[in-house]
Amino acid sequence: MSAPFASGRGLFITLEGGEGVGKSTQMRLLAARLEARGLEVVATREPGGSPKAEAIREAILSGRTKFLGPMAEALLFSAARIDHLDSLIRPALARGAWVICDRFSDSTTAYQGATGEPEPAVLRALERVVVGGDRPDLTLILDLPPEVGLARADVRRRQRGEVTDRFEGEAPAFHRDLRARFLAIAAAEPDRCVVIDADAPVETVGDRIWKAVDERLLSPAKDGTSASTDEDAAAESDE
Ligand SMILES: Nc1ncnc2c1ncn2[C@@H]1O[C@H](COP(=O)(O)OP(=O)(O)O)[C@@H](O)[C@H]1O
Ligand SMILES: Cc1cn([C@H]2C[C@H](O)[C@@H](COP(=O)(O)OP(=O)(O)O)O2)c(=O)[nH]c1=O
Repeated sequence: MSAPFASGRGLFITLEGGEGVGKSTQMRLLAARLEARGLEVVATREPGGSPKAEAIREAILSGRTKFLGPMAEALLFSAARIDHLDSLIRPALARGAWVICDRFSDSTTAYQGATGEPEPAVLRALERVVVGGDRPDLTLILDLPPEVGLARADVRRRQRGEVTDRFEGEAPAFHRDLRARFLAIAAAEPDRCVVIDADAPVETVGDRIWKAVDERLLSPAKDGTSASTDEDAAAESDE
């Protein structure tokens, strides 16, 4: 099958949500499904995604930059995003690849918003300057009760022998606030965002995501052809 958007700019999809909602798991599944369509897919993550941004990630998530305060940390997330956009995301989109990113600027809005600083107007200004016209074409907000996501993240950490990172250790009220903030972003921008109920087995969540991607990006193909297959229709009717 020919790629639906073989010529021109690729499309930009972001996965967002609180801790342990399943973003990286679903990014792998979505990338495989898109690649099976003959699309070039670049799967990446934030903070990080480029060598310089990964160095900033390590500094922030280890907690070593916490003493700088929330404004400086917001600027560090932004600095990492500038390099990630310039060195990976923009070139990939320009050559026609689809980019899927595990977290992006909505995480700044939600997480730094939840810490209370910097104020929302500053966060919006930062997003305008850093992201400019390269906002995602589709944002999938994976929604899950925070206690379920934190329990999943805990299992993953034990399996990998990792330590709790910067935000997982915040109080339950912080994680509830975070969930509300992601849902508020989705409500404010329904054209860009789709809320995915992530409280289900991996395959079910994957089918929900695929349905959203198909409806928003593949079926209304810009070249006038539908990219749906009988196999996809069967997967959807199983839900
Ligand atoms: N739908 C699901 N049901 C149960 N466990 C899941 C599901 N999706 C992911 N997991 C597991 O939960 C943990 C966190 O998933 P992950 O994809 O790493 O989340 P995130 O990237 O959002 O932090 C992993 O151990 C993963 O295997
Ligand atoms: C991209 C981004 C992430 N974060 C936070 C969210 C996560 O707690 C952490 C990223 O760590 P990560 O281990 O990638 O978390 P997860 O597995 O849940 O995706 O950084 C921000 O606070 N602001 C941001 O702009």
